[in-house]
Amino acid sequence: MREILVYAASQGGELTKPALEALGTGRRLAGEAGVPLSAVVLGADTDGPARAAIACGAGKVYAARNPILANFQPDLYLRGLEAAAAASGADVLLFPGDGPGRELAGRLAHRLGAGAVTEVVGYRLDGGVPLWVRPVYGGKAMAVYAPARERVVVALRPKTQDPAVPDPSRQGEVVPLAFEVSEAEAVTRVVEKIQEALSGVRLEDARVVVAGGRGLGGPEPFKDLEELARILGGAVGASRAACDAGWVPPTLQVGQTGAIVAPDLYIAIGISGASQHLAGISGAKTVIAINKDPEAPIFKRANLGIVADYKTVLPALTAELKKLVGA
Ligand SMILES: Cc1cc2nc3c(=O)[nH]c(=O)nc-3n(C[C@H](O)[C@H](O)[C@H](O)COP(=O)(O)OP(=O)(O)OC[C@H]3O[C@@H](n4cnc5c(N)ncnc54)[C@H](O)[C@@H]3O)c2cc1C
Repeated sequence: MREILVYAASQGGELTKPALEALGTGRRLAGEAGVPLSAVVLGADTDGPARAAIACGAGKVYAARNPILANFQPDLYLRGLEAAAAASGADVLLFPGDGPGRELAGRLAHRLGAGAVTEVVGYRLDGGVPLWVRPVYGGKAMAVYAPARERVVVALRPKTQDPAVPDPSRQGEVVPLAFEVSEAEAVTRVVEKIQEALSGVRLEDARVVVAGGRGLGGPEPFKDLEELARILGGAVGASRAACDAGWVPPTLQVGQTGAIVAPDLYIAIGISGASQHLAGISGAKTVIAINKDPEAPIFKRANLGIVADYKTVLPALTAELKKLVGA
């Protein structure tokens, strides 16, 4: 390995959480392997993100600054990333593995003729060469990927990496990138942006998640989950079955094809614990499951299991907690 380049994605002038995680991993790996760490920032104004990336340990930051990069547009962003990849010569390119990061990682790898590994949760060094670890078969097994090309683009699964701890006293160099990009290169265009209405805590950021599944039997009981979540200062989540049934919006889905959460407490109510659901809660510290089937797989993951009909447990639990917090 010669050099690591991290895509330091930003929003509103600040690095995103998944970008901080990518920088954290980049810094650790660079330190262990004794190679330089650099970063690339894109946008209409790159000063703030560039300073932040240096504070997070990047020795060099490639700044692709252009007014038409003000909003995320993958076709245009790729041009900036290509320019950074050419300028740096890095052979390991680390990406935050959120939606935009995953899309850019795959497309950039294709353009560079590099290997691509997504959903990476860890690495190990083998004679100075990083091998990438990612879950497969819905989290039932781990696969280790060795690079088969000179370069590899790696997207890290969010919430699985320790974020970089910024130190504003760190020094680094900002290298402005000269690159051509025009709106005409975009094969799609953003027609409208709709801000999702959000009351309370974001699911991905919540320290407590109260999640419901098909076992709830319909949309109505989710109101009771909302109340429990409110008392605990948390957010409501759901299994795919509950989302597919239209009981709650798909944005609440937790799992392999939904949100990846890492709360201190995850309460799974009427959720069987399919591997695809568990893939979304591997970072949860404590899991409490309420399920009437003692054989439900969720109990293998749960720290505390209550074998019962949720209809008897939930009102009692909510009432007790209300008393405790004085709600
Ligand atoms: C490619 C792929 C991706 C997927 N991605 C996801 C994903 O991201 N997230 C996800 O969740 N799933 C995902 N799935 C679906 C997954 O395989 C399961 O089908 C789904 O998680 C099941 O949801 P569930 O646990 O709510 O329902 P079920 O498996 O039907 O479980 C319902 C549970 O409720 C219990 N129950 C019933 N009545 C009560 C009661 N009164 N009180 C207490 N307990 C009760 C039952 O005992 C049962 O264990 C994916 C599947 C595939 C193939």
